Amino acid sequence: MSDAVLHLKGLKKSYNKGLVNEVNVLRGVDLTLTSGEIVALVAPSGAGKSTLLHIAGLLDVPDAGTVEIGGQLLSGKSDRRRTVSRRQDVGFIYQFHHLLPEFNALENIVLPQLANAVPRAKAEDRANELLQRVGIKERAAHRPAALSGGEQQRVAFCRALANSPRVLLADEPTGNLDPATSDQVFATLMQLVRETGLSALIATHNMELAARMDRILKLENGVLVPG
Ligand SMILES: Nc1ncnc2c1ncn2[C@@H]1O[C@H](COP(=O)(O)OP(=O)(O)OP(=O)(O)O)[C@@H](O)[C@H]1O
Repeated sequence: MSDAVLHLKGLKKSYNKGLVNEVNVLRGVDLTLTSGEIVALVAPSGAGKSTLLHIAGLLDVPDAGTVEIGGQLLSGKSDRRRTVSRRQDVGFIYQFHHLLPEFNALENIVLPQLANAVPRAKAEDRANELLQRVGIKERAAHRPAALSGGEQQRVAFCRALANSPRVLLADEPTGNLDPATSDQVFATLMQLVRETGLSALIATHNMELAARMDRILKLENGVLVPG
């Protein structure tokens, strides 16, 4: 498909291979994420959601199958090549913000850009613009500990999008928030993703949130099925 941004084909992954406790987590996962598409990934705990997100985001390698981002075949490439691609093309959001505690909100969004050789002034402009878009520009100089849970996640969204990735991968991005905050913060995330035209795969247990995405895929018995 010509506008495929993320293309996963025949992904397989097992742990403890050859041992009595071998577990075949992915048994042939196929997924094509097209430009601007937002897909919900729904999976019971332990079904392999993190394993799938880590392989799709080039943090882990499959036992079999391929990962293409933007038409580039990246599975099987060197660690260095995959790291470069991950930094440029993939944004991650986790359930817990994982912001660096000793840096303020702005710096947490600037740092991944410096790692990509973006000049500091440009990186700061981008960070301020993103903070403005998620509605917390006035919190730029606050460290994570001085932010609310919802604000921390908004900063984490900005950090994930700082390098204008092609693909956003999120693992329960509002799972750590109370229902009302989760709802607001999720709306902010959806708006941000839509405005940037990103393609996103967002894991959630929350079927109400899943229903707000373009389509739902369930990870069942190691394969993806329409939800
Ligand atoms: N490094 C590993 N070694 C052995 N088994 C593993 C390893 N990583 C994951 N597993 C097992 O693989 C299965 C899938 O794990 P994974 O973390 O992908 O699930 P998950 O769907 O993300 O779960 P949760 O929603 O609870 O985080 C689980 O049974 C887990 O115990």
